[in-house]
Amino acid sequence: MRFLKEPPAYDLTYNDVFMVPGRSEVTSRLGVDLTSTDGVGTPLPLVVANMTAISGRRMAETVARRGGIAVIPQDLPTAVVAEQVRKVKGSHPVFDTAVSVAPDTTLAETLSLLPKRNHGHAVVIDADSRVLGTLSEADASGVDPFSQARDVMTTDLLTVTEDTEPEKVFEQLTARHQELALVVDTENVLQGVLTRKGCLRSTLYSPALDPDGRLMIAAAVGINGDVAQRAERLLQSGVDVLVVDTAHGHQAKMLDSLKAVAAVRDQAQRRIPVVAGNVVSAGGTRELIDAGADVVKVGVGPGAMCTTRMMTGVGRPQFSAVLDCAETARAAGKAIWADGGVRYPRDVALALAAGAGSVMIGSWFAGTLESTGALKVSPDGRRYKESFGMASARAVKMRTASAGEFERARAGLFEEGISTSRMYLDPQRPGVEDLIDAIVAGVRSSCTYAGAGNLTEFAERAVVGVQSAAGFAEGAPLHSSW
Ligand SMILES: NC(=O)C1=CN([C@@H]2O[C@H](COP(=O)(O)OP(=O)(O)OC[C@H]3O[C@@H](n4cnc5c(N)ncnc54)[C@H](OP(=O)(O)O)[C@@H]3O)[C@@H](O)[C@H]2O)C=CC1
Ligand SMILES: Nc1nc2c(ncn2[C@@H]2O[C@H](COP(=O)(O)O)[C@@H](O)[C@H]2O)c(=O)[nH]1
Repeated sequence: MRFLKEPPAYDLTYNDVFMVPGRSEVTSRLGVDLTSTDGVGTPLPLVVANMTAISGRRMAETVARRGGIAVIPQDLPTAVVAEQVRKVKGSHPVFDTAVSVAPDTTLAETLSLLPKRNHGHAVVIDADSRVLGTLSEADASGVDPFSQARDVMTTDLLTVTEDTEPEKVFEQLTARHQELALVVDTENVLQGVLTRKGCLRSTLYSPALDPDGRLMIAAAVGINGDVAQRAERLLQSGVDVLVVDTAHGHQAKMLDSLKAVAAVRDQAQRRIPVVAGNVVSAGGTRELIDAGADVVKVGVGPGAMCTTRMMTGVGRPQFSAVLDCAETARAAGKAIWADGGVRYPRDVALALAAGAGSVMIGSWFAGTLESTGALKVSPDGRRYKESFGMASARAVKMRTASAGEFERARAGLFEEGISTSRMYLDPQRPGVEDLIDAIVAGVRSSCTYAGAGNLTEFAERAVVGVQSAAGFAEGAPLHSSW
């Protein structure tokens, strides 16, 4: 990346910068390869932040199917993480997981399960997982909620086998004016579901797979407690990436923890990248790499749930932090993840232009059907999920659950995050895949504007200018006249 003019003497964040188009030989946005350059090698450079209100098994499975990876938070017991890993690894890498119910399930219960997945259908199956019918909100209109699924379900179904081309499934669904195809084996046993959008996506994305062809998942380790033991247990449960994470990554306790985790990683039978953070300086990046990090997580204070900068005055505008740390990591043959502050697809593109190997997103993904929180509805009818920061009093209280009341209360005084926020679902884009579609469309397009066929070329060729607040505002679309 180079600056259009002399870079300013002060640090910059995403809103401060823009990219200038350059001559391009890349003829189609579909020709751009978005494989991450972080050495983890996911087909998509997107990571879901290790936040309790966001990253769980549904998020992990859905994002990995589209080529990214989710990090399960450090606050969950290893037995719970192991169960999540088992479920993600058992999920189909292409077909969406069905919400399935038994024929005698009540309509009310079935409806309560529908928001768990973006496809909006439940599949009614018998005791041997054979398909009997489907049920959506449309089928339930005006029906007694105590009715049983078998009496309400639709039986006019499109069933396809695993080897049916997605394009064919799309055409058949379109011809039948249906939204959902059921993928079954020769015994009519349910394997998964495919929506029309899912058919399109399966031709646009590749899943993030481990060497055994199963979906990938990462898990976080904090710096307190028996760090090595947690890392060992996480590896035993099958996680593919370990993330050592604390607010101030450039501290002695972090370096010791990282060395302990790296030692566990070195004993593993397979290659396990270790990610560590958070830092925002070249010095911090170097020390984490020296202590065993393959990838350094960059960002102090840009997160949407974060009060660190207001509480402490500490942090660094994220674009400059990413640029500086990425240069340092690259010189050492390593990479960084840009963590936090992403609110638009442009921010992902700018982080990648600044040299990030992948981009970590938290709060934006909180407002999706796949995040861990319960779906709620505001008095004005808008759907939302509750989110909170991992350094908020709420998170600290959960993390210190085994400590005495005095210690817990005292720890809660050191909060650096918001305990409650409402993340509204975009009615047009309620699922995390809908947001990924927008991000990927934006980033592919950014690459072609820069004449880049992949992310290495993008980080080399991008030309970045500095803009005023008016320059940023000029780029915002106007949905009504002024
Ligand atoms: N990216 C960011 O800007 C930030 C991210 N977070 C996220 O919140 C989560 C919780 O992190 P964390 O608060 O580190 O909790 P941890 O449970 O990981 O504990 C942090 C440990 O480091 C010590 N410590 C020393 N200095 C600091 C400091 N300035 N801030 C925090 N701890 C410090 C703490 O001791 P003692 O409590 O005795 O001081 C404690 O033992 C993580 O996921 C982290 O990424 C949190 C804040 C900022
Ligand atoms: N200072 C704090 N930072 C936090 C907290 N919880 C999470 N985080 C950081 O934010 C990113 C995600 O950023 P987002 O803008 O996408 O939401 C996450 O990965 C952490 O590094 C917190 O309580 N305080």
